Amino acid sequence: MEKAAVQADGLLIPLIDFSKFENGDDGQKLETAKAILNGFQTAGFIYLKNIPITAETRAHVFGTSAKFFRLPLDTKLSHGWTTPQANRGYSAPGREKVTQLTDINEVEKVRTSAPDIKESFEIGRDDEPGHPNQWPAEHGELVGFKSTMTDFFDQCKALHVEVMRAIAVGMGLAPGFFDGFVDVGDNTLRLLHYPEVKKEVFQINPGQVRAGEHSDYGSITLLFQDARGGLQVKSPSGEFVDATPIEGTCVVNAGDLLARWSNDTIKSTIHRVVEPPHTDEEVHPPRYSIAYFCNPNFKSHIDALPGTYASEDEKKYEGINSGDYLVQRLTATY
Ligand SMILES: O=C(O)CCC(=O)C(=O)O
Ligand SMILES: [Fe+2]
Repeated sequence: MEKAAVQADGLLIPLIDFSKFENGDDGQKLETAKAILNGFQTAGFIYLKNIPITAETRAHVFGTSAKFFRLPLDTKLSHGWTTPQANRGYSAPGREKVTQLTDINEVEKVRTSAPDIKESFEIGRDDEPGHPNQWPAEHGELVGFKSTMTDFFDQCKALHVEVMRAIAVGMGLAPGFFDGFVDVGDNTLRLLHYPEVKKEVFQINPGQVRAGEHSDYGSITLLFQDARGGLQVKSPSGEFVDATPIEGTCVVNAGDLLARWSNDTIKSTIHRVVEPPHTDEEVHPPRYSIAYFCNPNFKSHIDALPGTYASEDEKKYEGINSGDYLVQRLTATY
């Protein structure tokens, strides 16, 4: 077993070398698959290193994301997120409210509402009928935006398939068990920007966060974070524990639909993004992250996985259509 990426308050998030699953001998493959499954069953989170997505690709995508967020607000708003069914485009919740704490009434409002200090841009599969992506016009800094993002989307899609293969092997299922459930790529690439923020914002309102606590909805999420920190994962006893960035790794967490699919043998764990740990400055610098939300094909029927129940009455949930489930969850959020 390798060292833990995070270990505190009963939460152990393993750091796993994914190349041993991809390129190792049979023994290494099996051992790695079991470690991955065990991480999802106990913490709901793992860190993967040596994934096929290179550091260069990652740096390029982060740079391109930052260029998007530098566009004028009006331009970004013209690509606004519309409906749960489309789930594509730009969201700027609460940004103005939290950066202009001028009068006492404003402060009071923020105290009670404290919206997340973040903006995001969602990109879906580029060939989903009826739901085009909201690509920004490509001039100036934005030349190449679409190809950068679709390339990255496809690489993440392939990694989803591979991680699901590891889960299948860990569960003693055929390695390709999930292939036909995840081959369409009904996934969402979310670029995230947490703007720079004065420390006092967090002092004025102790409830202020960059992203409120939540679980993710789908199968797994591939989370790429920069070096700033602030991501926290809820431990079994209910404390939030720092999921400190480790260079070159990808944080992977299980979502609610995978938990349901596994008859709750896999955990979808609550997490959030808060004020980053100690800096000497008055202002916290911006934080960028990229979440790739993986889902089973929207047309898939999700029913308790073989081996997760002994008899029908041990199934905790009804079978459900993946797309319906996800739209239901998104409808409740936005
Ligand atoms: O920005 C992060 O590190 C986490 C984002 C997240 O959890 C989400 O968007 O679901
Ligand atoms: Fe999340």
